[in-house]
Amino acid sequence: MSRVGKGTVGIQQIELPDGDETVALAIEISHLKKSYALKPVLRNINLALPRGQRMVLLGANGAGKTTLLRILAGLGKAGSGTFLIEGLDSRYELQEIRRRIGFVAHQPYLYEELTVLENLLFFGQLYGVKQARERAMALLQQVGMERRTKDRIRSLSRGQVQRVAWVRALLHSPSLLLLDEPDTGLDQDGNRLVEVLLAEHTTRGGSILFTTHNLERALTWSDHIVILAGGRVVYQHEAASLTHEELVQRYQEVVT
Ligand SMILES: Nc1ncnc2c1ncn2[C@@H]1O[C@H](COP(=O)(O)OP(=O)(O)OP(=O)(O)O)[C@@H](O)[C@H]1O
Repeated sequence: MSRVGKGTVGIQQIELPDGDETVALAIEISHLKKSYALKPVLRNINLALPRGQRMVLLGANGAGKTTLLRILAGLGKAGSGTFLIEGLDSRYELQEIRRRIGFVAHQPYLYEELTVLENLLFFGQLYGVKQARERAMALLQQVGMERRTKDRIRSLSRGQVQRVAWVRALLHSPSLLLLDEPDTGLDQDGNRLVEVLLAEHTTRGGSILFTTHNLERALTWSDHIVILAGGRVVYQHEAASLTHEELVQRYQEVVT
């Protein structure tokens, strides 16, 4: 896709939702726990992500990364503990929290039988997006999918669906992006595109929590590295002061 970095006209001007500027943290998680049946999956998670910054969650399969993202997105319930999103308490303000979040997950959350544009207009209406068609078209152009507006989701490749899922997640101008393996299923251009989208989001003051299994991308795409193992935070470090070799070594030490 040669369109990376182009087609952003009309997107940059969209303001993020007003927030209380005095709230310094995008995410504040305190003593969060979650079990499935009797099996603990998240054990006493405490994490803070400053606004405007990016944090990556690393960890082996089953470490609890997706479970944590789903809880933060309001799609799953914590067993105990609390979290605040931009100062909003999840126990009382989940609706407003959902409005501020854009979630790119393993599932695209798109209707297979609807076309690309029908899906986006539906979500635009759901979120009360103004000029949803124009915004959807500008975003589709940015991800290189503007020629596929009339195609049904079921006729697209996995990587193309992922690109439309990105548009769905960005449509309502969320201030916090939660991205579960946003690099999975994308080709090299797709990953360059993700890099551009991440940079644009934080340039506008937005914050990002994402997961990946690629340690190199973890380092270059984030400000804060967090490793989960067995549902616990076992390692935290600033990305800027870590080399790739050091991260590989730390990862092997704490995960294996
Ligand atoms: N709906 C569910 N019911 C029962 N157990 C679940 C459910 N969802 C997740 N789990 C379990 O919770 C644990 C954590 O899963 P999770 O998907 O959060 O891991 P992950 O770190 O995202 O893994 P991956 O890297 O494979 O995506 C796993 O042991 C998984 O089997």
